[in-house]
Amino acid sequence: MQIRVINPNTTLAMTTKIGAAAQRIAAPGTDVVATQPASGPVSIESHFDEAISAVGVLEEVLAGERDGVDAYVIACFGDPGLLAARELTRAPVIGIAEAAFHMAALISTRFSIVTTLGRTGIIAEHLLEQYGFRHHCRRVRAAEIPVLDLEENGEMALNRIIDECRRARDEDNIGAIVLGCGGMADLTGEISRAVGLPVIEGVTAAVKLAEAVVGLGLGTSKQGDLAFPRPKAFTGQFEHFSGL
Ligand SMILES: NC(=O)NC1=NC(=O)NC1=O
Repeated sequence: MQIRVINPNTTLAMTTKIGAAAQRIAAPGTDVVATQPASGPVSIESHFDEAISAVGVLEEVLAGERDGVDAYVIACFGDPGLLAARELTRAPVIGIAEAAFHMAALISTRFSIVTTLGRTGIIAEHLLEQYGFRHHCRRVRAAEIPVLDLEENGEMALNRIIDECRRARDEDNIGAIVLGCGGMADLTGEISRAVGLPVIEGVTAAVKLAEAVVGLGLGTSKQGDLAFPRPKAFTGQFEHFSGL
C-alpha cells in the first residue's frame, strides 16, 4: 500500500525527516511518499498559518487521488484541513493529533501534551474537545520553541522538550506523553529514555492507524458530511477546483 504523508508546512528538511520516521515504522509492503505543498508557511504556529496551510493540504490530496494513493497522513499537530481532505477521497485521512490522542488513550488513562509554542496550545485544546479526548488530557504544555528550531537548533530544542516532559511526568499524574509537533517525529526514543514514560508521536501513530484502516478494508465514509463536495464553479486562484 502507498501512504502519502503530507507535511503541511513548506520546510523540505522537516518533510524529509517526517517521511523517514514514517517509513521506518511502516510495515513491509507499505510505501511512504512524503510531500509538502508548493506554497504556504515554512512553519505552522498560529490560526493564520493553519488556514493558509489547509489549502496546500487539499492540493496534495487531489494530487494523491491522481496517483491512486491508499491513505493520507496530515503531519501537522493542528490536523489542518482534515475534514475537508476527507471529503475529497474514499481513502482514510489520518491527522497526527487525532492519531496520537487515540494511541495515548489505548495505553494510559491520562496523558499530557508537550507542544512547541504556548500560543499553539489552544489548537490542541480545541482538537481534544472536537475528538472527545478532553477528559483524557491533564494538561497541554509547551517547550516554548519555534517549530523551525527543531531543524535549526535541534539540541537546544530537544533539551527544552525533555525538561518540559519531565515536569509533566512529575506534576501531572499521567501515564504517557504526546509530542505536539510533526517535527518531533524522530525524537520519541530519546525523549522516552530520558523521561521514563511512554511517548507517543503523531506521525508514527498515524501511519500505523492508516495501515489498520486499510487492512480492515475501511476508508472515509461517503455518506453524509464527508461525501464528495457538490460540484460548483470556483474563481480566481481556485478556478482549478471547479467541478470537483
Ligand atoms: N504545534 C505545532 O508545532 N504544530 C506544527 N507546526 C508545524 O509546522 N508542524 C507542526 O506539527
